[in-house]
Amino acid sequence: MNDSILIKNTTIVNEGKSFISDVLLSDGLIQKIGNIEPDPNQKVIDGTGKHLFPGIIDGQVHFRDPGLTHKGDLYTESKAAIAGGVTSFIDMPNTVPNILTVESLREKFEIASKKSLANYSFFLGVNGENIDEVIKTDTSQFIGVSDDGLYFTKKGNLLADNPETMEKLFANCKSIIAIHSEKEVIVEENERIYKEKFGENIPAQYHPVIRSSEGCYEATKRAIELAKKHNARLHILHLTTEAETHLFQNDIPLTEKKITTEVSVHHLWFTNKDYDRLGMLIKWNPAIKTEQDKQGLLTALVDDRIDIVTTDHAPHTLEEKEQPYFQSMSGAPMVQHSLNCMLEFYKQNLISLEKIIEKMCHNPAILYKMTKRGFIREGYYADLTLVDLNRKWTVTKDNLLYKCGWSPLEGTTFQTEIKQTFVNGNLVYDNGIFFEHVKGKEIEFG
Ligand SMILES: O=C1C[C@@H](C(=O)O)NC(=O)N1
Repeated sequence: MNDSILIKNTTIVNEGKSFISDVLLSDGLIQKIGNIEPDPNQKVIDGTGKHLFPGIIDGQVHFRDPGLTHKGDLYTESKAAIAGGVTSFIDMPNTVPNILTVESLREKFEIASKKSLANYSFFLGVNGENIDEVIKTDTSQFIGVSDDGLYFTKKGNLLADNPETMEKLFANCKSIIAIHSEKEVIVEENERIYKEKFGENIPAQYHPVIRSSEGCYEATKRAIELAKKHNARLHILHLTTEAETHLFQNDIPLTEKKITTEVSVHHLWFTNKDYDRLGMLIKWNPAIKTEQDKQGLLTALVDDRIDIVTTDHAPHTLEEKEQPYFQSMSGAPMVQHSLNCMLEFYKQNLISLEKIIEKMCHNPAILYKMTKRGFIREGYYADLTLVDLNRKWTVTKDNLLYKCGWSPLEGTTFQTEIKQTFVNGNLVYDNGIFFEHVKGKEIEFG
């Protein structure tokens, strides 16, 4: 038996089309797509009745390695990702230490090469202190710069609240600038008002009132103005309001866009009505907002004002979540179920399969200029996931792979199941069984 794998008779979903074909994987790559006769030395997987997608590329995760590994690490969370059909991810810099230098970034790559089952890359963080270094840094072989939850004053302000640093960054940075777009001064004023009313025990329902739509809109509008002024390359992370979607264009191809954005799955899935049931478990920053916002985000995703879907996978332990408002940590794990969630929208006729694949596979690869990933094409890395679109199962504690051991989706029944996941031509996940001997690779760009 050689290392090649033949997937027979599967429905390939790729580049706007769905068609039945065979796919041959060997030497890490997709060798051939078409009618292929099996060779006795090959492993053959029957894809009849199943759909083959390019592996999902999640452009925003927090796998907590190094330093916060009691919540999750590059092994546990990449394993959960693989079970969800995710073959590549980009991890955020708010670890311990924060990833603010190329040296600490290289250490993270080193950890990932030993632990990650999926392909990986990392954002370099920017704040008021390292900005001069960042501006000089060649970021062509990792992901630009990010201010996702990176705090640089004692008060915890985001980059969006420091006009001088913002101006300097936008005027000088050649990389993609990815911004967590909320205006902390607005948030802080709201915190003051609701603390006066409720003391420490502000109900979770007030989270979107405190981390308000206005705070998001003002920060996003300002970042876009700055990007236009300096002709900078801006990406707004996890958009949450319908109002903000109108700040983005859909009349130019993604390859030509200077300003892009994303939506995270939980902002498409939950609304403020869910705080009654789930409380602090769905406390995220930016906050889950209204039904109208959720509908607006989905509309903007389908009509191409929003370019990609991410998870912002952000595990915390249950103890860290189940605290009074100010102590309860924001964020929740999502990476194992992002494709299942999106496929539920397909089942409800809200989005096509081809559009889901565009937003979760093709566009992240285009947006970040990844080499030979994100598409089912001959000569590309064989990152693939085989999915049964007609199989019901329910999320329970027993089938979660997160180190934190909980999910806001527990009790949810999905109608689709991820059967197999292939990373660089290797079958890594097969119906609940993992083959972990081969690790993921560093994503290349160019
Ligand atoms: O942007 C972020 C960061 C994340 C985290 O916990 O790291 N949690 C969040 O809710 N939003």
